[in-house]
Amino acid sequence: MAFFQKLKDRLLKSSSRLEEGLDAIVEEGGEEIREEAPETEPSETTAPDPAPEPVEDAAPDPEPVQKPAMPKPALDPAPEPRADKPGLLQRLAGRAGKPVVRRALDDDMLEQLEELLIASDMGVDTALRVTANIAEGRFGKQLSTQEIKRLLADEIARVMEPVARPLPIYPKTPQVVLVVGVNGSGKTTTIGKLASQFRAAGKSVVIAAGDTFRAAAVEQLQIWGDRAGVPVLTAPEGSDPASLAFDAMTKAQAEGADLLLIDTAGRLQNRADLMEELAKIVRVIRKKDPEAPHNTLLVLDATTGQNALSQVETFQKLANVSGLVMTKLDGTAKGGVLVALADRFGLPIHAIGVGEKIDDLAPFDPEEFAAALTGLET
Ligand SMILES: Nc1nc2c(ncn2[C@@H]2O[C@H](COP(=O)(O)OP(=O)(O)OP(=O)(O)O)[C@@H](O)[C@H]2O)c(=O)[nH]1
Repeated sequence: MAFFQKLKDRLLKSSSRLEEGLDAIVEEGGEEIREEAPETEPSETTAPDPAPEPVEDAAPDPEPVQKPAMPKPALDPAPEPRADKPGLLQRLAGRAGKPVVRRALDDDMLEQLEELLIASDMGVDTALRVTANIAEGRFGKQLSTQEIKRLLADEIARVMEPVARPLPIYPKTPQVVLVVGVNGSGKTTTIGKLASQFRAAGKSVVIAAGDTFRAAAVEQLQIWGDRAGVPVLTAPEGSDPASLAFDAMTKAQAEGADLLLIDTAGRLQNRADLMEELAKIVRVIRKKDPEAPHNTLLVLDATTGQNALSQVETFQKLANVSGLVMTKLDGTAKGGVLVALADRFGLPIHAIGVGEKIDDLAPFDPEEFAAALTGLET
């Protein structure tokens, strides 16, 4: 669970934004209820209700029904012991049970929830779908922040589960992985991290520095190659990347390498050129292996938020994207975009980057991600 803690710590900006928002929503229309039992069990936290009112839309819901707290008369001579608000002195003296704020789920609350999710870069469609699923069968129920976090985390994990797929490793070698993405998205860093992990798993790896137009990009890749203990093939500045890819393919085959990772340029300013460049790389490596590239990884920067969605659309037109890596999830408040991506494109998310160090790349785990994003204590 060490990585989970790291992810949680680093996703702090995303989760704290969601967490603060959820707290505010529940507190705004909620009521403080003193509870003896753990708040994760809603059925035990309800004030005793001598005359329960049937909850209209609760029939299809197999979960225990959470009844709305009964409105209390302003001057109640015999207050119910568990639903009253403890006074400050009482609380300071520690005589009161743990107060938990609960709010009945209604249209206003759902609208606020939708807005919060949209603000966390989940996108309008996904936010509406997630909140609709949360609301189903729970209208009128009294929910605490912790319960909403749990419901939200479960929904997010459900959306993400089908896309959480590690990079597949095939028996036929060399497996060619073409890495695409806009400049600065984290391609070089991700290639370095992947190379290091494959090496650690006993695979032999070759890297091709296919962004031949930028000397700095090639230097960076060489540094990462050194760190990972993996050879990096380079070509003179401005030379044809397809020719370098061909040489790298020849070397990888001759050396019996397990994997060939090909970096590419990310200049979206001239899409026609970039498309032609990527197409040429693919044509050339297919002369050596008609099935290559076996994976086309699109690297996306989480800090770009909703822009990541249009990058997927663009790169799907430029190359046959087979999976995603989302970088820079540490230190962004836009982690929700991953949910929108999963919901909209259904492309596998192979890994996530949560830092600049070589081991800061992890397989994508939907439940851990959902818990970290919502700030749910597990
Ligand atoms: N915090 C954080 N920074 C990252 C992560 N991945 C990459 N970076 C940083 O993002 C910056 C750009 O990363 P690169 O790997 O150079 O990106 P690139 O797509 O290869 O960019 P070009 O070389 O310009 O094409 C670097 O400063 C990296 O250290 C991550 O997961 N978290």
